[in-house]
Amino acid sequence: MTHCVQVALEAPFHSGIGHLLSYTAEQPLPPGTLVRVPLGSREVLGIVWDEAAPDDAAAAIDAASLRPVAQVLDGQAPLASEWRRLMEFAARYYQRSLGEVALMALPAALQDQGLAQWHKRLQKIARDPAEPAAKPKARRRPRAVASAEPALAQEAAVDNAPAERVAALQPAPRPVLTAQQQAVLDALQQGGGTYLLHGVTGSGKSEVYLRQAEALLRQDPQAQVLFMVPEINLTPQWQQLLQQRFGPWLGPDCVAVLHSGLTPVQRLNHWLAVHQGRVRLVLGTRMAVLASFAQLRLIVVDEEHDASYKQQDGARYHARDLAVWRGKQLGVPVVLGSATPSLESWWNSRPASAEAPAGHYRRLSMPERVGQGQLAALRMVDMRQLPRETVLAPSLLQAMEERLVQGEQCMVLLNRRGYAPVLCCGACGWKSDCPHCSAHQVLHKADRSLRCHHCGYASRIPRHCPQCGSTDLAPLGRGTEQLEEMLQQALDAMALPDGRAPLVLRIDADSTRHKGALQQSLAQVHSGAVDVLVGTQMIAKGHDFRRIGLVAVAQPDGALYSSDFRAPERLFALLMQAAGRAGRDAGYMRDGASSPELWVQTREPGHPLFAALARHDYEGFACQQLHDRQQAGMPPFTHQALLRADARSQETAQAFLRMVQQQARAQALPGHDWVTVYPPVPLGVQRVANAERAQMLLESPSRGALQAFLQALQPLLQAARSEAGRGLLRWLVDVDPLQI
Ligand SMILES: Nc1ncnc2c1ncn2[C@@H]1O[C@H](COP(=O)(O)OP(=O)(O)OP(=O)(O)O)[C@@H](O)[C@H]1O
Ligand SMILES: [Zn+2]
Repeated sequence: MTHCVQVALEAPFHSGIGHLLSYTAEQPLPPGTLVRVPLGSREVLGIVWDEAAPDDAAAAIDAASLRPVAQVLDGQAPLASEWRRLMEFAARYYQRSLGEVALMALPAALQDQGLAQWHKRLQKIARDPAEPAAKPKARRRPRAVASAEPALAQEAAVDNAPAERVAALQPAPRPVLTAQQQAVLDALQQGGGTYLLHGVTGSGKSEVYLRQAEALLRQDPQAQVLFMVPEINLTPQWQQLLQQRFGPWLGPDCVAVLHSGLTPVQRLNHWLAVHQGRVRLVLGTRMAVLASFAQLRLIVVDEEHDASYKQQDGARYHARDLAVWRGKQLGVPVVLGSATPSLESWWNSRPASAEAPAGHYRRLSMPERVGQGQLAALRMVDMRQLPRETVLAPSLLQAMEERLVQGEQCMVLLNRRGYAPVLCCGACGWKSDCPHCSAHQVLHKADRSLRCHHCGYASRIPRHCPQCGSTDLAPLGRGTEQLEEMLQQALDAMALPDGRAPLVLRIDADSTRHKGALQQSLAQVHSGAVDVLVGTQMIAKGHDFRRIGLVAVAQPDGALYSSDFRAPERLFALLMQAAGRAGRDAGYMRDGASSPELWVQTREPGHPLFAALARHDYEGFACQQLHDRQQAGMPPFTHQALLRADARSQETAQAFLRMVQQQARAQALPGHDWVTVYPPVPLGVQRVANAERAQMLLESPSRGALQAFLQALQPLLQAARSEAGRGLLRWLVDVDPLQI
């Protein structure tokens, strides 16, 4: 008998195949089964989805006109209903097609797994279930097999470094919990729900997560725990922590990792290990929230405030928000942790007051550092008192030298990579503009290039001005490369107690591009080989550096003048996080008989943000910001979405948005009474890769109304697109945008 099945395939709304497609199958296929199906002349991966409602048009399709499913990737449990509901929610909420979101959530290597390959993979895992992520053996794979399956050759790299594997088997001593850690753990015993753990930097939030995870893993021998971190660069530290704590009990390969730094085959193996429930600890970046779990019992979102949890292209989902949704659906606890929570989470965890009922998250606090460690004292440098071209104030350099002599480390942050943001001609005023973007090409001295950070366009540094031929070319402004060079020069004359000059190391996206480079650099910092660490915000958060006594922020002022209403929140968090890297080891600081400091160079020393920072007063700052946001009718008191259009010309982009706006008004879309649509404006960086970009802000006090409006807008956008003609390149919707 022939059965009709609904299949989700990778297809964006824009392509017109937004919904499920019907196929026939020889046997009934449970929802969640992976299949390969014909699509046009190709064969693609799909997921059998739940029966459509009987009144759905799809159900009326004549089975004779349908094509059959080509292959069924059987042999393992189908993707669970819980996972399918999550995909449906994410697709609906972020205004994408179900197939696109569901297929994006699967490892890309699944796309080209034929049936034979698939069965071979499953057999291999079945033979060796002790190896959760099915790894090391690949190294000695016979040639014939390796060439039959070329992707597998990379598999060896999935292995943990041997030293880590050995370390994982040495039981790490568990610290005695502090009273506030114990109190938080007691509160977490209440079970399901969303918790906001507000703990100052160095208060030992990680230990709380570990204990909570351990308790759940011991209660339920099948339970799985998901740990999320905002950036790949935080995964090595966490992986080590988890392996040390749980390795002696659960084996050296007890942690699956899910992030974009894995090879396709590694990702597939780790994903399968999680899906099959073979691995009980899962560590990952935002994409991990979309994984399929056998028995998920706890989700930890560390540094929950971090903007990296928001995907910035395709389906623009927020991993923290999906984690909260998923936890709620499963009835399992979600712990959001931060020293500087997002204002959304802070508001959602408010206690009941005269003005508003309590939020639906429970707030838990850890106001003290472990071991009486002090928080960094703020030292402001008024840059108006110094010559304009000053990069680092002499008083700061001197303070750094004093620290270095005592064996402490220093960290200097500058949120701009490269050597200089622009190259200029002194004779004619030419600037290194990117030919494809409304931005400058950044000067990179290390590889002697000019590079656009928006489109990636790179060229060699010219010897002569391309406009007038003059050789009077000079960099303008400073980036981390130049700061590193200057600091090394300034400190070269100095001798440390052991006689050598201080070593300056830079960590940013450029210095860590090669595989393993970041881990190596971080190890150098932890071992004490590095004396001064220079970097972008990449190093400001989450790292448990032990010997840093002084942190300096070179140029924070840009954010004070930004038009983005979230800029102060981001700057405050960055400065608090940066300060949090100093003085983390009270014992170490006491030996040096000094207390940790955060130095900030600014031309606005009177700004209230710095006053709150000096008091370490997150609560005061948050309260003030929330008050301002409420007055101005901004999130979290309203809900926003951006509608963006990219076109050959700014005029086309804006005309498209205006047309949509007019039609939405004319048709009185659902929810329109509650939604304000602002006029289209160009983006801050207007042109990128030859596309002119414009956006339109949609705002509503009601999330439901905004969602209904966006839903109804989809067909209108499709229609308007065909009217807009060739000049329009694409449009996209960003729900709960973080950058406006
Ligand atoms: N109960 C404890 N006794 C002794 N040391 C502890 C205890 N709990 C945590 N620590 C140590 O304190 C240090 C800081 O803890 P942790 O890294 O968890 O801080 P955090 O709250 O996550 O800070 P941040 O927000 O800066 O990431 C770690 O080195 C950790 O090993
Ligand atoms: Zn460019």
